[in-house]
Amino acid sequence: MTYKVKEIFYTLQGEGAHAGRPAVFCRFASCNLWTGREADRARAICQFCDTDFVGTDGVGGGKFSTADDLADAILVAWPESDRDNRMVVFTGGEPLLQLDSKAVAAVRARGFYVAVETNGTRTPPGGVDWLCVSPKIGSDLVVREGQELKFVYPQLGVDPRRFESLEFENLRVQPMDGPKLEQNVAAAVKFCLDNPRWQLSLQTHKYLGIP
Ligand SMILES: C[S@@+](CC[C@H](N)C(=O)[O-])C[C@H]1O[C@@H](n2cnc3c(N)ncnc32)[C@H](O)[C@@H]1O
Ligand SMILES: Nc1nc2[nH]cc(C(=O)O)c2c(=O)[nH]1
Ligand code: SF4
Ligand SMILES: [Mg+2]
Repeated sequence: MTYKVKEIFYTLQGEGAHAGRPAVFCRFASCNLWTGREADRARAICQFCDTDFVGTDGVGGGKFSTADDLADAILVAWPESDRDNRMVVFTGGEPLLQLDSKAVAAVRARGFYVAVETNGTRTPPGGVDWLCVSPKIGSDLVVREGQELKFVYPQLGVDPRRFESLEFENLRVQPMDGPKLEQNVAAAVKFCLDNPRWQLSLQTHKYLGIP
């Protein structure tokens, strides 16, 4: 298995329940809901993506031919030798097109708490500590349990409460970034105030100007 990785970088988790926590981000190349090319955006299933996940040319990116090679590259990005507090976030692109149990085991063996950001269309391998699922309307959601459900809001008029019957420990709405951000933030705030099971997730890294 060769893992194709766009970039590996160290920053604060910007979103969701772990916002503010230092973590190494491993961004896998490719997604099943968009090619990543602007020319294809309008006919993609997921049209609002804020991320460049094409290729392997980013900081720390590349092709890793074994799980140990990938895990070593993630470990190199961690700033200290102390094993405490290590956290990796596998994202993308869609990480579950590539992340397998060998890669999860390899980072766990290096002391990492393992988080995943996924669109929920593929079944995750075992050993993931924090599974954050962000459903995309128009795709088939197969992951129906996890630690966090983070719904980008609004999406095609769909009521996020449709996900309340699934087995997620935390429910979040995250305003859709783009030309209507301000309006979307206001709508997400109102949604949380009206539905107290739901909390607001902001993309704090964008406000802070960090990766
Ligand atoms: C780039 S995606 C990669 C992981 C995975 N493919 C997914 O969609 O969950 C990382 C996170 O950013 C969110 N996201 C992407 N574009 C966004 C936007 N324009 N506004 C707010 N959140 C966005 C996604 O829903 C997901 O929670
Ligand atoms: N700081 C920071 N936090 C994030 N949380 C999820 C991200 C992602 O792109 O998956 C992300 C990201 O790109 N940067
Ligand atoms: S599913 Fe995730 S990576 Fe794929 S296009 Fe949508 S937000 Fe981007
Ligand atoms: Mg991001």
